[in-house]
Amino acid sequence: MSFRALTRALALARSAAPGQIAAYVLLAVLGGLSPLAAAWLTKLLIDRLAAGQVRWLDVAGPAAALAAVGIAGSLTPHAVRYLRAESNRRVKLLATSRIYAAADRIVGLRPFEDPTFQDRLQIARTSGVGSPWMAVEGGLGVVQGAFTVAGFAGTLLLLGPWMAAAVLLAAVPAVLAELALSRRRAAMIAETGQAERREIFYANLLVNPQAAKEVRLFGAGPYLWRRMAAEIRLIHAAGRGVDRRELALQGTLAVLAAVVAGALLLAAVRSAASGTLTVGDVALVVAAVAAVQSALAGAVAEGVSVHQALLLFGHYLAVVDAGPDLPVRPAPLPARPLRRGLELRDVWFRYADDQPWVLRGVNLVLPHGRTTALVGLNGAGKTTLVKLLCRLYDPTRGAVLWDGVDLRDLDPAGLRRRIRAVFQDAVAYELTAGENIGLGDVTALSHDEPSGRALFERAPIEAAARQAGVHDVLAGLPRGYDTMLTRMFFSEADRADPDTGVVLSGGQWQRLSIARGLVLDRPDLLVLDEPSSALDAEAEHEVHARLREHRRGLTSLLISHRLGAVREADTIVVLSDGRVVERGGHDRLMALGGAYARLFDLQAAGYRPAGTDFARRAGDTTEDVA
Ligand SMILES: Nc1ncnc2c1ncn2[C@@H]1O[C@H](COP(=O)(O)OP(=O)(O)OP(=O)(O)O)[C@@H](O)[C@H]1O
Repeated sequence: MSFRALTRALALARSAAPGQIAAYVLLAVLGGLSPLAAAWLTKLLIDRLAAGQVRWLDVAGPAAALAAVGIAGSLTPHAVRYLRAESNRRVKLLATSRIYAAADRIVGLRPFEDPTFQDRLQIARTSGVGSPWMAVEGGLGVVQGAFTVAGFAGTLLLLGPWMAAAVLLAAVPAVLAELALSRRRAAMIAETGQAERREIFYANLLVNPQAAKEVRLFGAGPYLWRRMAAEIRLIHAAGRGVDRRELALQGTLAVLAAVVAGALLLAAVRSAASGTLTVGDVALVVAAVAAVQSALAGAVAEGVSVHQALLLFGHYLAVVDAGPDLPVRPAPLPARPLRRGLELRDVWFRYADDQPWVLRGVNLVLPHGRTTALVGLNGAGKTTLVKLLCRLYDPTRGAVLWDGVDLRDLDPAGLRRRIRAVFQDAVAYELTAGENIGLGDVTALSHDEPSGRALFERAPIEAAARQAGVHDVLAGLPRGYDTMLTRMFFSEADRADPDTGVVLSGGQWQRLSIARGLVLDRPDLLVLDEPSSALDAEAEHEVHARLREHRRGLTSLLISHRLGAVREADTIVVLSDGRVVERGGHDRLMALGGAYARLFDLQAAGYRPAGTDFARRAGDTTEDVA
């Protein structure tokens, strides 16, 4: 636990709920003082009443004050409970928003694929966000406990300094042991982070509607459930280990405390027998030792909870303070509208140092206003290349240039506003149809805060849906573009009629994701990665015809295994094993008779009647004709 973590936690709490926390602390202190005030007022009242010849005015004040203390004392716990809950809510909201804002600042994909980062994120968002409030509450508990200890230890000090020293010294091992335990508990939470994520993963698979059909058909439920139970057992075993240590340690410490209390009692009795202490002193020693020990134990427990909270808060800080995952210049250049084109210059890329090269010295130009098609076998590196173009990763060697400027010198957010992509694994958002398309241009989206209802600009969204050939389907849904594309959630408007949630077919979803890619009017670069893999033949033909029209004059990159769809591209680039092996127009590549021609003929053969031969082309080489 560092002092820095403590100050950061308290600062976060203060900025989330300054008024509530101030009121909470004030009431907690007043609540602590009220028994004392009541005792003093009672004494005053009794003294005045006992003095005889009592005037009403002399006793009215203390009596009214005593009544006020009583009323305040009965209200305070309720107000404290409310303030605690409200402050906790506000602090958690701020801490949680900061963590997701930090995650959103991550420029690339690498941290999201890093299990260590995911573990840290898991701890930060489950335990870390509660830490600031625990620091406030626990800190207050420590201070309260310290005052109680000081008060009773002072009493013991008057009776015999050695008594106070003995009680306080006996607490030292307890403090050290509890701190070690809390460190162990925090480490255990960190170590089981991955098991917790796996448990959630299996649990989701078991109830997720997407997985449900396979899980049922394959009878995979018991297997997944057993694996989930194994993860839970792993987490429990770790927790049990710490609990057992705690049991042994706290048992020993309890015995130690009892021995110290017993020894002090014997010593006090002995002193009383020899006349050094009075019988009343002995009673006071017994009460004071018990009070100091219990207040110390309470203060230590509070301190330890703060300690553990701050250890976990360290993970939170590591996430929110993380430096950029990809280097961004202090004053990045704005991404200007594309004029000449994009270029990959001798680009080498691998996902990690211990993994094989995915791209090996790729040189490629995507000229402005032209369509470039990228083809190649599974795993050739096509999607990886797209990720580099969008700067989701940086090349390991070489550079990607935007009109000659290295992407690393550009403002990443500005760059991405100029690029739109339809990914082959596009996300099906469990939102309304309008939002699903509008997410392609968030400026077209807003939402009504109290009702949570999504609002969007219809014109661009409907225009994009028309382009993707999905407008009629969406307009015909029960609530048109406001229909939720899920049966899992329903919108406010649908609350009374949950049946209005709709599940689209795979091809309809694909058209919708195409619409999402097209909603931004004229991006500088449009990437279409397998945009028609789920479409029927007629739809594919129609969508490609529309996309061809849409791409006219746009800089675009089209990736498709359906070679009929790419033949119209200005340039076709064949990627094989991370290298560009062929490039040129369809006719040129067919005449070359290389990899492209072989793949094209193979596909074409599938559409010919059985037995029909097709013209074999000379050679089957993968000669680079670039
Ligand atoms: N996030 C990742 N981490 C590690 N390796 C990856 C990652 N993504 C892809 N790869 C590997 O990189 C290689 C290229 O993958 P990529 O997805 O770019 O191929 P592709 O040409 O798009 O294939 P497909 O036609 O099947 O979509 C593959 O060997 C794949 O296993």
